Amino acid sequence: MYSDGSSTTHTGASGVLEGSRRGDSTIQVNDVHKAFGASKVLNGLTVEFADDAITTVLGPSGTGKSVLLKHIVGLLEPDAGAVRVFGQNLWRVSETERFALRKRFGVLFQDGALFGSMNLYDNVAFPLRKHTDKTEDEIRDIVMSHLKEVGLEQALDKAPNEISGGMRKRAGFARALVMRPDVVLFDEPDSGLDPVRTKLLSQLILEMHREHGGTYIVITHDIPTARTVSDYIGVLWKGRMVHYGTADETFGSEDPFVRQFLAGDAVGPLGMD
Ligand SMILES: Nc1ncnc2c1ncn2[C@@H]1O[C@H](COP(=O)(O)OP(=O)(O)OP(=O)(O)O)[C@@H](O)[C@H]1O
Repeated sequence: MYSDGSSTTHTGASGVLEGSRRGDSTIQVNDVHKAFGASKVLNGLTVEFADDAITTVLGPSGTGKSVLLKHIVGLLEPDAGAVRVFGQNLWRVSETERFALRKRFGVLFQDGALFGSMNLYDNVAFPLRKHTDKTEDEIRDIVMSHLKEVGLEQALDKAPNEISGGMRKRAGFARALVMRPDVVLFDEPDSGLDPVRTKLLSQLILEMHREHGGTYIVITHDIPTARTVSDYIGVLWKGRMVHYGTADETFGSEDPFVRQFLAGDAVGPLGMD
C-alpha cells in the first residue's frame, strides 16, 4: 500500500542499481522535504538515480516532479534532507561551487527555454561563448555538429518564434548538450507535441544517449515515452519516490498503484486528491 507513501521499492537487480545503493551514484536525493507555505510538496523523498542510464520519473500531475528536478539542479533548497550531486552536498558548498556543479548539467525545459532575440545558431552557441574560451571556429564545429544531430542544420538562422514547438525542443536539446554534460535533465520533453513528434523526440533522446552517454533523467506523463526511452523508471507520488526499478520490472509490476498509473485506469488506489 502506498496510501501514506510509507514504502519505496528499489527493485532493480542490476549492478548499476546495486552500485547506487552503495551511495556512490552521481545523483542522490536523501529524505528531502519541501513545502511552499502550507502546501507540502516533497515529503521525505529518497532516490539514487542509476548512472549512465536513462531514468524516467513518472507521476500524477502536481506530485512534485518539476520541484524534484529543480532540487537536483540546485535551483531550490530543501527544507530538510540532502541532495548530493557528483559527490557534493549542493547546499554545503559555496555558491560559486554550486554554480560550477550546475554547469555539469544539461537541462531541457518544456519549451526549450531559448532566447527569443537570438537565432538557433546563437542560442546553441551561447553556453560555449559564455563559459568557455573556445574560438568562433571551434564553436562553429561544435554547434553545427549538434544542430545536425537534431536535424536543424537548415534552420540555424531562424528565430525561435519562426519554428514549431518540436523544433524548439530539439534546439533546446542541442543547446543542453554542447557543454558535454555528465547529466541531462528533461522536464516533460513531450509536452505539447503530437504522438508522432513525441515518438520522434523519444527516439532522438535514445540516439543522443547512445552517442554521448551520461545520466539522463526524463520527467514525463507519457507512458509510451517511458516505454521507448527508459532503462529505469521512478514513480513519484505525494512527494515520495514510491517505486524505482528497471523498465521491465516496472511494466511487469504487480503493485496496484504502479499498475493503475501505467494503465491510466480510473479505478484503483490512486484517487484525484
Ligand atoms: N515556486 C513555487 N511556489 C509555490 N508552489 C510551488 C512552486 N513550485 C511548485 N509549486 C507547487 O508544487 C506542487 C508540485 O508542482 P510540480 O510542478 O513539481 O508538479 P509536477 O508533478 O511537475 O506536475 P505536472 O506534471 O502537472 O507538471 C504544485 O502544487 C505547485 O503548485
